[in-house]
Amino acid sequence: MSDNLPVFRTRNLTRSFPMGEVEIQALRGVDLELYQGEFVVMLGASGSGKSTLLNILGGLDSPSSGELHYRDTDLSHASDATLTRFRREHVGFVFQFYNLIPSLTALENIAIVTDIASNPMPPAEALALVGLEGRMHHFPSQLSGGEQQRVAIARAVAKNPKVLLCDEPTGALDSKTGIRVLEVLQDINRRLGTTTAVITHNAAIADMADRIIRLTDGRVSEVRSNHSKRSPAELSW
Ligand SMILES: Nc1ncnc2c1ncn2[C@@H]1O[C@H](COP(=O)(O)OP(=O)(O)OP(=O)(O)O)[C@@H](O)[C@H]1O
Repeated sequence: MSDNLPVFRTRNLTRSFPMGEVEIQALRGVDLELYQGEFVVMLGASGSGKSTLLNILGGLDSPSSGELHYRDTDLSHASDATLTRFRREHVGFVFQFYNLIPSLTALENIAIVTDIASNPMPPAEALALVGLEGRMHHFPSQLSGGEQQRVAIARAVAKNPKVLLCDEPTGALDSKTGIRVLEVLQDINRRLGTTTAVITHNAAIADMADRIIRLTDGRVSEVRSNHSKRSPAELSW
């Protein structure tokens, strides 16, 4: 739950991509706060700027102009080295495709992250968090899609990040498996207090969020607190 400390704050954030003669304006002035411990769902049409925003919040990309603060740190003009350190220390990412290394077991996929983290949990503990303690020595090809995504979530949270940023985490999964993955994300959010932002095309998922943020044409068009939260098990699509 939110305790009203902003973790991220953006002001008039823009991102444009030069493409030959033209510039694509992916973000056109985003003003946004994300609060400590909250679970936010980001909705918006294809091309509205969701991934661009998430990538900037997570330090994978930089804004063209505007302000970006992570707690007391001004990341608006951060160097690549600063962003790399920021990501390593504070941010876990989960993507639609799990990006596990095929030649490593579930446990080893997590260990490559925890080996370089400053305050990690043991890889086996991370797998237990996502309910996969029985699959530690399986290779990705021996796991279902939902299980692979749970390994990817375990990998993202094993370094004890303050923030978990998820871009279409259920996009490649059937609804039953997607709901299981959402349960894991919610459980981690509650147990560890990890500020969690989830991008989705699936409006049903918004029902489990503390707040829903909608992007339209590179701007925040709606921010809504959800007063009748549902558990993932109650969602259907
Ligand atoms: N690296 C890039 N180079 C050029 N244009 C880009 C780049 N990344 C994003 N864009 C453009 O910026 C706009 C916003 O893209 P973005 O991926 O953020 O949207 P999105 O809301 O996440 O879309 P989707 O739901 O389809 O994933 C799009 O018009 C996209 O084509």
